[in-house]
Amino acid sequence: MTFLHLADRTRRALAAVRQAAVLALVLGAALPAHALERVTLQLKHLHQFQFAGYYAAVEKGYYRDAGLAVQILEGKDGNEPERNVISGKAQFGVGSSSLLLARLAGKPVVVLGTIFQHSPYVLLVARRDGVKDLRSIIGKRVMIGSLTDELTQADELVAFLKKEGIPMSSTVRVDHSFDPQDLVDGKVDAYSGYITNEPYFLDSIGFAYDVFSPRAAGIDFYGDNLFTSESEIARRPERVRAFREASMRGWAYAMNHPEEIADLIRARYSKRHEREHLLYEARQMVPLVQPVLVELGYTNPERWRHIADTYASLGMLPANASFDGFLYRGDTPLYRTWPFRIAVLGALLLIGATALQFSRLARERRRARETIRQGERRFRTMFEEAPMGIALIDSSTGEYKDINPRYAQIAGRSFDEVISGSWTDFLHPDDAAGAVGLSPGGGADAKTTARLVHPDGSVVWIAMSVVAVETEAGAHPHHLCMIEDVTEKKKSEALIWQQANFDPLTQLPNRRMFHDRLEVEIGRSRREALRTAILFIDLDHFKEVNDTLGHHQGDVLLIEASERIRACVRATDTVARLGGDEFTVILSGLDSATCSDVIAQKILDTLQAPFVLGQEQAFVSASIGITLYPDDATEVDELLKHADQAMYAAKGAGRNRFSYFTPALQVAALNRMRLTNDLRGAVKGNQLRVYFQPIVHLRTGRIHKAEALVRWQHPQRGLVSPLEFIPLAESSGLIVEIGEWVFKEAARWVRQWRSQHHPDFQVSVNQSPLEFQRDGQGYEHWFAHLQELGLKGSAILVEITEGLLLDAGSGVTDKLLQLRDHGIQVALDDFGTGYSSLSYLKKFDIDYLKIDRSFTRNLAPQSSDMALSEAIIVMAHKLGLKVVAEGVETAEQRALLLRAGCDYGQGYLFAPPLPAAEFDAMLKAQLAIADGARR
Ligand SMILES: Nc1nc2c(ncn2[C@@H]2O[C@@H]3COP(=O)(O)O[C@H]4[C@@H](O)[C@H](n5cnc6c(=O)[nH]c(N)nc65)O[C@@H]4COP(=O)(O)O[C@H]3[C@H]2O)c(=O)[nH]1
Repeated sequence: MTFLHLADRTRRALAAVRQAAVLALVLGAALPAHALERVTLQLKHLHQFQFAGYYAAVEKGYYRDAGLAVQILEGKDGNEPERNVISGKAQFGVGSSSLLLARLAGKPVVVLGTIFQHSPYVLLVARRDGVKDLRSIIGKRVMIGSLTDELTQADELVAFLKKEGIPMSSTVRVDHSFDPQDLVDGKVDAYSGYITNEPYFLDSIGFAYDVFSPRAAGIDFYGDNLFTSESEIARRPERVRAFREASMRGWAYAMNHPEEIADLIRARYSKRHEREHLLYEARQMVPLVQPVLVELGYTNPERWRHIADTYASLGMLPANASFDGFLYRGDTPLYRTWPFRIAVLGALLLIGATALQFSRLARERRRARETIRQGERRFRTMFEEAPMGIALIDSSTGEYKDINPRYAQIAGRSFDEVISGSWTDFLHPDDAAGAVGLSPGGGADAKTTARLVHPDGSVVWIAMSVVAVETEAGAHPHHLCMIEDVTEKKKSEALIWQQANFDPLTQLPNRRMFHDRLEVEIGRSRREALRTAILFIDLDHFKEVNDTLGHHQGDVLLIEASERIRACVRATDTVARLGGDEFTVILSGLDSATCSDVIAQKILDTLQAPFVLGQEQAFVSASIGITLYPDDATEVDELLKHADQAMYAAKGAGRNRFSYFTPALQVAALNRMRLTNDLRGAVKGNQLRVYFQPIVHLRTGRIHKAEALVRWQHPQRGLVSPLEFIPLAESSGLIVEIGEWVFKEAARWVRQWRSQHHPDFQVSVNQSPLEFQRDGQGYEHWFAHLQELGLKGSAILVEITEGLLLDAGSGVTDKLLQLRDHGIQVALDDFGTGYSSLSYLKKFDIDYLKIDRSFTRNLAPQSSDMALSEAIIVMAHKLGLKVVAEGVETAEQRALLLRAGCDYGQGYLFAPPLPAAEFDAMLKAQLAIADGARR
């Protein structure tokens, strides 16, 4: 059945219910309370719970509400109701299933409704010998119904016994006394009674009996029925209906309130039965009336057919007797019929369920709408507050449909300015085409970076992503464009890239970029069978400029030099700065090697020109090493190594020149490498020696000091100069180990000379910047070692170079202070070759100043070097420093220095660096001479 059909039927049923309600109201209004109609209900027995519903209808005013004043009459015998109703003495009566017999006997009784769905009628048999056997009544006295009206008063049990094969004639019938005491007293052996009634008494006295119900034999009669006469229905159909309805209401109430009705019976009708007896009856009635399962008053024609058939089987009725009109329904409106009610109930339930469903759906719809509204609000807020710019764009026209504030902000325009334009209007012209390709269908990646141009012309980098938006069928397609300002990110990325690939000072490609470009160029040259030249440029004397004029001017020089080099090459060539004063040039696509000569010479010439650094002019030159791809090597690293070797060759050849890589250079480099390897074993292999060169007190000629100078006794090469191996030791890190060994040797010897020669004897040791600045270690172990030897710090003097002080960080300062605190003096070596700042001398608390031998060499009366030396000596003395002149080779030099006030002299004039034993001998000889002189 479709829902529409059902709904239609339900509508019609409801209309009928409505009509009935209206009718009842009309009737109610038409019959005022004081005009109640008197009607009589004839019961079939004495007052008891068996008739509870009628008492309840009276008491609860249901009859009154129906316009009726009901008189309830007790019955003396079972036929009284039938008689009185037919005669008109009573309008309504209560009768058993035998009403059907009466009807078929031509009596116009009509059943209005069934109260007892099952008959309470049973046969109670006194249990004499403990055996439950219905057949035990044969030949016994039995009290079953009326002897005179067996058919109507004993029908059900008679049928039962007949069915059980016990004809009534096999028993001794005794007229019914309706007093169960007779059973107890043995006056009878069997007693027909109600299961709802007599057992209460029998049980209460403990009488043993058996109950035999006709239902056990399939005889299931109705119990009590409310009935009336045909004439009553014909004359007063409304009264009948009203009475019936009020009665059933009364029954519904009574079955729900048994205690109240029991009390009512005793109060108003009869005290014949105890309250408990009435309640017992009420309880026993429940399974028979079935008030929960069956609507009160419901009567089923099929059941009556079953009763009729049972009677027919007993010969009480003809078979298939028709009982038309016996059941009240002719004027019963359709809506009052039980099946219809079920249908209505079903329909109502369906309507209710449907209504509930609709209300649930409505609620869900409301909730969904609210959720959508909330969602929309939330999304609106997210849209408005989003940290990224969002725009909704009509994909076919490119028009903005909506933008959020951040979008306008990133675009650098007002909302109106943006919204009135097309979405590509503010894009950089170079990026607009790419952005269009992003729109749905454009086929491009949905993400890109692009530039937006602000009204002032400034450019903002944006990360843009575009997604298609679902639109209704037929509507224009739309897309969402989301943008983020990534200008800062772009800048920092560019900066990072710049820093990673370019030299921050000169903006030239750095080592990394140089490598990349060289790889590319080599690849190209390989493909095109061309040459690539690599020029390795090192500025000569740059260190001096840096030391003398300071780092800032050094930087200026480097920038200027880079520009000059760049000017010498094509735009397609690469000029890079590898660090310090080292530059490289890649000359790509050369058809002959010769043109690299030209360019190298050009670079030399341009760098030779003076550099103007503030008020000063600086002159530097360059040493250039050249290597060629593929002539010298094919790999990047090899080429670079060769260029470096060639550059060293140029430097070694006197600087300010270029040199091509040759295999001989490679041999020299190989030698250096081997020598470094040999040096590693030199310390442990006991190949190092310390030589001592005396430092002579110029005025007295006495030797109170010496400089420790290391030598390497190479097993094959013989004695190797420190000038050759110290740079290798420095670059390999071996210098630290060597320095430590020299210090210990110096300490060992100074201890001896202090005890044997002079208690203030002092030995100076060289500390290269690498040794002095080594991380994580100070000179504590020196102090400890001196202490172990019983030496004071003053036994040792440390020689450092001026360059160390130029860059002096806190580490250098701390170490100098540490040395001073332990009495170790410090000399500044090679003074005059660098910046020669006297202010450093004061600042760093230097004790000695060693004038470089390049000054000493040129000393002559009236010479500028003489004047300079004199000035240095005077100023040093003023600052409390003593002066040592290095490289004193002639007596004249010694005389000049003495005259200039120089304190000490060191040089071949006095002695070259000597093996310790020889130096020791020299000291002893000096001591002997002195002793001789004293004597
Ligand atoms: N032409 C000439 N030269 C003279 C004269 N008197 C001394 N010399 C040389 O001048 C150098 C003085 O040492 P330096 O300037 O400290 O220069 C030293 C020093 O810087 C370094 N050196 C030597 N030994 C050590 C060491 O143990 N550690 C460190 N770090 N460097 C050392 O090696 C450099 C060279 O040392 P040496 O070859 O021994 O060269 C020595 C010495 O032999 C002279 O009258 N005329």
